[in-house]
Amino acid sequence: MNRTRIKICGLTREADVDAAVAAGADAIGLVFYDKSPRAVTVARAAELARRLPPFVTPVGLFVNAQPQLIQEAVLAIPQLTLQFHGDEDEAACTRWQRPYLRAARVREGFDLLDFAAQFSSAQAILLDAFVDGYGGGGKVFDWSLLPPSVPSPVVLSGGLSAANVTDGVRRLRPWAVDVSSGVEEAKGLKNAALMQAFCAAVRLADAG
Ligand SMILES: O=C(O)c1ccccc1N[C@@H]1O[C@H](COP(=O)(O)O)[C@@H](O)[C@H]1O
Repeated sequence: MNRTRIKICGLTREADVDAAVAAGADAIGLVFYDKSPRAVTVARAAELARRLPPFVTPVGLFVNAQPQLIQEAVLAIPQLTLQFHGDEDEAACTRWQRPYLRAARVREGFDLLDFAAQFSSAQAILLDAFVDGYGGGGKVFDWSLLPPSVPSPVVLSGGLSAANVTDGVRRLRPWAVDVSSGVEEAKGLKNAALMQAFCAAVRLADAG
């Protein structure tokens, strides 16, 4: 059975980290983008990351960040994987010598194969909907814009929730899924029951 990895993004509270881990998250996202309602400081992110058990990965999300901020984050959180969600080129992504995800903002005309070729050093391409403000908008993109067989590995995101993730995983068979808005009770505040339901819906797709 394929086991789709699960990332839950935009955590700001200890209780949400614990609940995400209990629900079965493989990774948690820490947003270092000061225009986001989910933004955390490096010090706060390091506190949250210290709660993680082995084999659950903290992922730092950056949008056109100053190098100084990324430097501080990778120093403070040794196991941090990076997620670039802005207009960063490949050189900006690779200079930290850390595993990274490169987000693509999908809309009409998007060419996944071309994008993946530009970021061949990425661990995975993360597919999000094109929204004003770069991401985390809870918007689903048109999955039919993707090629019938997506090159592995991709992370499916953009407006996912327990209501649609089973269908998304069955249709696209991504390596992983990433959710933020769909498991929140308010911006930046996750809900334990919604995270449980989301993870269960992913496992339902994995089962058949
Ligand atoms: O979470 C944010 O505030 C955010 C800000 C800027 C760029 C990306 C952001 N989040 C990422 O957006 C996608 C989709 O999120 P959603 O489930 O549609 O809310 C996800 O990868 C988040 O990590």
